[in-house]
Amino acid sequence: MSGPLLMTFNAGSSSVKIGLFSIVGETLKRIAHALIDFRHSPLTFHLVEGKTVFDVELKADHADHLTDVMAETLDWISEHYDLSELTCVGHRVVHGGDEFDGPVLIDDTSLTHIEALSILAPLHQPQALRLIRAMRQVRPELTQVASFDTVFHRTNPDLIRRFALPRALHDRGIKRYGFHGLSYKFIAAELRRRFPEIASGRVVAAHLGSGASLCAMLDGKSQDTSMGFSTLDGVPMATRCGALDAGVILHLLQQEHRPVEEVEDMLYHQSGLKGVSGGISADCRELQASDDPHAKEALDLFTLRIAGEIGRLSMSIGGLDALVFTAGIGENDAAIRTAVAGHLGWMGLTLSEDANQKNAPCISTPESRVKAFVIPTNEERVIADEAFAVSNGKSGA
Ligand SMILES: Nc1ncnc2c1ncn2[C@@H]1O[C@H](COP(=O)(O)OP(=O)(O)O)[C@@H](O)[C@H]1O
Ligand SMILES: CC(=O)OP(=O)(O)O
Ligand SMILES: [Mg+2]
Repeated sequence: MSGPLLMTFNAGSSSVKIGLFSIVGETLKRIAHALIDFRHSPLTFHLVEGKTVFDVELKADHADHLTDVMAETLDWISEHYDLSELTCVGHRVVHGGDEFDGPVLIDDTSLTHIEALSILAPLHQPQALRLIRAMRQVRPELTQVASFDTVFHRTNPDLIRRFALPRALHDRGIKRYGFHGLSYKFIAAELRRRFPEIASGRVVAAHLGSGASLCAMLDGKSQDTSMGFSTLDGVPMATRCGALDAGVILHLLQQEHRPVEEVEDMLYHQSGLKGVSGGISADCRELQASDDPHAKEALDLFTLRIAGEIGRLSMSIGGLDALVFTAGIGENDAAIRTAVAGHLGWMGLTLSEDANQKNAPCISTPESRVKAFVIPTNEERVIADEAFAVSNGKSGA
């Protein structure tokens, strides 16, 4: 394969997703995508190119050795593709704070700002920064662009972004930002393309992956979202707790005298599906296969809290016309969708079980007042499009 190439990196909490695109005139064609899942040992670079799948075992064995992981990965890619043709790299950067209202070219100044926001997304931002720096070291001449999760939610009203805390905190940035914005941007565009009459209405999108959040949109613009200041907020996740009474944290610190690091690890890594199931698994599929009642309780709490959040978000946009499921769980797990919808019959949502089992694009019955859809997300496509636009001097918004 020859011709100019563009590469994307999506550093999530538990994985790095890589996209490889060929630039054909003004369009980008995805030629391969890959995943390195840090929860699996040995670390494997899993690459899909059309119908061909490669699984390459890596020598580097830990997410902390990200530069080694990247060096090995790039070595392997360069044996199959001409990386001298690589002209641009796009990165998902989770936190753009108040500074960034669109994708930006990475230079010393923007890198300093991105770095300063690291403390607000400790699970994600440092990974993206390490990838950016590793790439700068290997290929200093390459154009690199950052695409931010937070940007899509900048249309949220100020009241939605505010905590009921003293005003001074809000003024110094302690407010709700929201995440998974690249995914929601893709979903909004897909709705506009495939279901325009739905796209212009009141929509809640549920991005349910190992990180999970929901977003309320009006005419494709974010009005409210379940994640707030950090990626801990909102619904329970694979290993994160979701929204929590702040008094619990004070209790753990003051009454139980737990070290802050231990509390942090508990909230980010030992809670959610993993915590409630008593450590059985952080993965819905394994919990569904278990006959332990704690596994069922974890799934029941997950779906109850998702449905509750759909209720709250619907209020924010004055009702609900359509619900969209996306990301690893949302796209593939019919049982989770059934359980969520089971709490929402009162809103006028009824699923067609047949369509639901098939992960069909529309999974509500024809009579259902609220429509329900399954739309696969594609954050890599958004990162690629934004990187291409910015590298060509356009805004990329
Ligand atoms: N077929 C499936 N059924 C249920 N859950 C799935 C399925 N495939 C993937 N998942 C879940 O989706 C998660 C990954 O989703 P993804 O959107 O890639 O999330 P992230 O970007 O946070 O890693 C996995 O951890 C797994 O729990
Ligand atoms: C924001 C967030 O939680 O991202 P991910 O789901 O990729 O971990
Ligand atoms: Mg993700």
